[in-house]
Amino acid sequence: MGEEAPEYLLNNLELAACDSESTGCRTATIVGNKTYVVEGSEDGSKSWINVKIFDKLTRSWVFPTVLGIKPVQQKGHSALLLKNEQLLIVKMDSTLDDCIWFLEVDSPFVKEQKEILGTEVVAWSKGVIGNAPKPIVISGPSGVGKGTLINKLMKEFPSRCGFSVSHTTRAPREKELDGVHYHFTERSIMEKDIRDGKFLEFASVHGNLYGTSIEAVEAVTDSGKRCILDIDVQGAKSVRASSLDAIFIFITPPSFEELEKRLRARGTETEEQVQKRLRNARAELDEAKSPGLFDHILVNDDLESCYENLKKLLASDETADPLCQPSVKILKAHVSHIESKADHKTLIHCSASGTNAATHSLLMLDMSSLKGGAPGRTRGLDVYALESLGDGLNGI
Ligand SMILES: Nc1nc2c(ncn2[C@@H]2O[C@H](COP(=O)(O)OP(=O)(O)O)[C@@H](O)[C@H]2O)c(=O)[nH]1
Ligand SMILES: Nc1ncnc2c1ncn2[C@@H]1O[C@H](COP(=O)(O)OP(=O)(O)O)[C@@H](O)[C@H]1O
Repeated sequence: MGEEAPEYLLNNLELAACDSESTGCRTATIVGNKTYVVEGSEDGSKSWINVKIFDKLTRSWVFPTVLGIKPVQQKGHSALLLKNEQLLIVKMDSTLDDCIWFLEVDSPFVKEQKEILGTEVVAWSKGVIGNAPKPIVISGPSGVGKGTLINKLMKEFPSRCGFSVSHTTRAPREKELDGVHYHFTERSIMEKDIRDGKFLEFASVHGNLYGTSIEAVEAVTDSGKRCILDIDVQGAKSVRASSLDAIFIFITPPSFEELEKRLRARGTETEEQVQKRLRNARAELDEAKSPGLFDHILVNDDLESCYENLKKLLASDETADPLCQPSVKILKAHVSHIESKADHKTLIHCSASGTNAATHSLLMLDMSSLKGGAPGRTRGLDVYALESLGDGLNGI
């Protein structure tokens, strides 16, 4: 289980049945009755790492549904099976921020997607060094003041908070900008992107489609900022069920009358839309009471005191998850071999050049604190240098 398929086996695997040309290094990893072949292939001007599966029982190739953002192929890669659930893929000749990837082949997320889609499924998740602070999911009925509170946060902490820009099929309001407030999109395009697994969650709200793309969240968290999501209660439920480890906050109005007053005073909706939003608000206020859904409920009566309470909640989590730096800085790694050791340690044999001009020949990946995973990034990786061919690594 888990060993690389010998070359003779690969040659006999009816490789001819596959029409993709291999441009880079190819690995084959056996998981049960399936051999996962991971290889580079041209797709327009770019070269991606693609996946196909040889099914030993039917002796045929299966081209799985591939979820997540695919890695760009460099000069090849090495693969290692972890817990029969995922392949650790270390790309050659890559910078550290793009070198470590996970291909989930039988993780809980992939199992669930296989059931939903009724096909063979694999899912990519990029490995990220360290931890960004937990994302914040903010929900609440239309007109309660979510946007106002989030705007205040973004203004006061532009370098620490980033907004997850959702996609929606609703028309832009007068002052809304495409790509800033929302990605305004056509329903057919959004539906296709949902089918292609590009969304962390989506929901039909007040008659329009809204959704958070995986890319929207990752763009913010990769920059080390805390990601703020403004999504409805159905979306919050989906995120709760996903691998995204977030803090869930529900904003509630001091009274229903006040909510109605704010919604009308905003003047962005027609009377019919206001009525629809008010009807939905009652259901949302009820649903927010579902046990285990929201971590905190904040009443937005006086704006300034609600904002202060929101900041206190965020500050209380900040020390729990500081942004950690890797133990080594690597500019490029040329991987020759990876192997698993006890205690969640993985050794990467490589030549790697670092910022201090030293050359590391053996790196160790500590994966004991991995978090997340498909459909998002895999966070919490740490990398140590074990051996040095140059100088500058004393004390590691
Ligand atoms: N599930 C989900 N809901 C979203 C998303 N983006 C916005 N929403 C929710 O959609 C609802 C309507 O948003 P919008 O049209 O901007 O109106 P507003 O809430 O009255 O400002 C709000 O409850 C938002 O929280 C998203 O990506 N996913
Ligand atoms: N605490 C508050 N007191 C009075 N008005 C508020 C308060 N918070 C927000 N508002 C106003 O209520 C309206 C709706 O707020 P908004 O942030 O657009 O809500 P949401 O994003 O939840 O739909 C806006 O006109 C905003 O200025």
